Amino acid sequence: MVNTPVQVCVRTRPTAFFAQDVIVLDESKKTIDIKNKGRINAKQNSVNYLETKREDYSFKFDKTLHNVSQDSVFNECAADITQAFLEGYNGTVMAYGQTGSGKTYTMIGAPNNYKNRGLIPRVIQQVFADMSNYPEKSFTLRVSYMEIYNEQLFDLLSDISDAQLEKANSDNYEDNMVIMEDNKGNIMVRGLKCHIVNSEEEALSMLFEGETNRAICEHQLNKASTRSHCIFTLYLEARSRVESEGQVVLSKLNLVDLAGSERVSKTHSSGLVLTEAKYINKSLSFLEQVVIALGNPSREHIPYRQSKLTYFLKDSLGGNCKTLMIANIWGEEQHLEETVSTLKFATRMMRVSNEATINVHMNPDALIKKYEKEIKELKQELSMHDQLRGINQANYDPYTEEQKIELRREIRSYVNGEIDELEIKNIRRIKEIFSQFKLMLKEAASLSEQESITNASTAREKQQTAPPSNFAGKIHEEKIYDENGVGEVENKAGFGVGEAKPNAEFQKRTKRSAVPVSARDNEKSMNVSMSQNSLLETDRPKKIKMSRNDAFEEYKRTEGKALHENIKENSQTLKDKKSLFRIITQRLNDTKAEIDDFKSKIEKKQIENAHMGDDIVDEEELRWFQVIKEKKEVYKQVFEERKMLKSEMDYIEKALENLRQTLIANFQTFYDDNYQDPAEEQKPPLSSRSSRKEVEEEGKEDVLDEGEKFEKLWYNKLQQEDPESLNYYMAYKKAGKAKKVTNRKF
Ligand SMILES: Nc1ncnc2c1ncn2[C@@H]1O[C@H](COP(=O)(O)OP(=O)(O)OP(=O)(O)O)[C@@H](O)[C@H]1O
Repeated sequence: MVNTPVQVCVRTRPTAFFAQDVIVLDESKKTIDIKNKGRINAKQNSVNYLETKREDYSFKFDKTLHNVSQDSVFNECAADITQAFLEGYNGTVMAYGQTGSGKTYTMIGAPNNYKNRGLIPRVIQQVFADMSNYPEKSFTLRVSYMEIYNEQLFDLLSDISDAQLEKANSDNYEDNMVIMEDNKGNIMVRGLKCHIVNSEEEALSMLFEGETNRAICEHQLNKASTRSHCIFTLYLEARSRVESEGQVVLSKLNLVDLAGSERVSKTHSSGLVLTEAKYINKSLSFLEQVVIALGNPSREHIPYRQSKLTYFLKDSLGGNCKTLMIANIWGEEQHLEETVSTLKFATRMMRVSNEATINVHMNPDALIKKYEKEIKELKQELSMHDQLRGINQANYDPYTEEQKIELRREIRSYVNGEIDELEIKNIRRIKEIFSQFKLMLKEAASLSEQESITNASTAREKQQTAPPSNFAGKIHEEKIYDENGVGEVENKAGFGVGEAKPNAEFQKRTKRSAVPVSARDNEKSMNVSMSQNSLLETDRPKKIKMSRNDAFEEYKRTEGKALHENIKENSQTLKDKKSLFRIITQRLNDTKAEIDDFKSKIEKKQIENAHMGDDIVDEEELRWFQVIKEKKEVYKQVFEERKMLKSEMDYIEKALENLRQTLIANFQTFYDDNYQDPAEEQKPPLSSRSSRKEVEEEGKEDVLDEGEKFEKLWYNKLQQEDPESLNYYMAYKKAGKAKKVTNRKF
């Protein structure tokens, strides 16, 4: 773990009116001095001048870049972070400063101008160039592009519908995306799409597409880019091609163009612009609060959750990340106040320290392989031990299907009293007996339940879907095996055990039974002629068509019931705790109000006494002091109680999130095993789709029209003169074309 303070570089926007007498930059010393005192008298009447704070200031930063090229900004500031990102460190580069100071220019650059492209295109270019320097690694790169506007999150790389935009304009807008934190403190955004990019051109296309969407949204929402925070993120997954240890190195690089930091009063905003400015001011002032709190070692609580921006930047500020802030200033005299404010904020930012570490994770597939190998070796060792100790026939492999069927037959005989006991040979057998018992119980319970539900259904339905009416409790009568005794055709084993709920296993069976009997008979007779293994294979229940939503409801009633109940219980507990939390907070506020009340009484009394020349504390005052003391004690206790409750709530919230994720993951497996999405069937098979595309592509003859000829010429020229810029221009062109073709609705 490396302790890395946030790096801060100051960049000036070039201007012919640079206030050189007031702003003195020394690039070698990395300092900026604001010489204000000497000139203030001459500027007494200037509204824009630092009239309230007539002070000189001296600032020192990690770098000061005065009138430098885009190239230098990348090399001086962002190249290291890009390199670290490839090595597995998280990184964040953010541009901060007043409107017009050059934040967007720094991050994105001048549009359609390769030479003046900003940091993001340069980072992308560098990442792809450097990846090829690591032939021993395989990389997967993803990108996302998100905008935070008026505390709402927008995915700039997905289609945003009119309805969404309408909602975004209204008060009851709800984000589809949620900023979340995992148990290691990594921040992620649920609902934000991450797109795999395989080339520099693809990644640049994403950036340009996002930029176009940003402009369209801007127009539709009547907002200015200056009022939103935009975050382009690269996510890298690196695996070793040579070592099979299963390690995956994951890193992300946030490239942030923050909203303008000018003050509301200065912009003279009103209406929507004022609302936006307030949101920005709020989120930037929350950002400032976070930065101040991080700079104070005695502060325990850092108020990250106050705004979406600060929550999103949680792991970039005070977390596992290498962070760089570029403070953009516009060094004209009229912007001096904003310049000083930006430089002050930038200085505070330098006090923030992060702890960056390479993010190594284990690849589950490789881990499984490793464990499988270990298990195999342990089994071999165990059987050697058994042989040495004279224990024969010990087998540690899982039961085969045939062995399971045989065991079931034995269990059934045992339950029906045909044999007195089940032979216990080894742990493996005990375990399998239990597992078969469990299965049989479950099946029987489902059947019993289903029987009571379907009592009123038609006789024909009964014949097809329900087992014989005397089925319950008579295991020996079930027809699990075909005449030849091979293969478990339909898992009908079971006995009546009262009121258990139907489960997925049963659903599979009843739906399958809806296949006409003759068809099933045919199936059966075909199976009999096959080998045992293939018979078992082909006779597995077919997947049922059911929508995900319905299947999820079903899952919550059956297999996922315990988990679902657990979530419900925890949610209820959380709800209760939240109401208690509100009550306690109220109590805390009341106590605080009472203390304040007594304090102001004392103050009043002291003022009165002072007027009368009396500075002796009277009895009443003493009593009030006593009350304040007691109230403070109460306040302290309630405060502690509230704090504990809060941490309990946080814990439950985290646990709930884990439970929800487990529920979803388990459901996914359940769904994949048992169901098929009806909607998927309607899609043409992938192979036919791709072949159609191929045919279409083939159909295009190599005959160029005038426009295409020009493009080809242009392409060839670029390739000869500046080949490195090709990806940039191709992506830019494509983004423009895509917009025209898709005629997207915003
Ligand atoms: N270093 C620079 N060199 C040349 N032009 C620049 C530079 N910095 C800014 N500009 C120009 O200044 C103008 C404003 O810059 P830009 O839009 O990047 O500001 P901003 O801080 O992002 O403003 P906002 O907060 O409104 O988004 C643009 O026309 C941009 O091209």
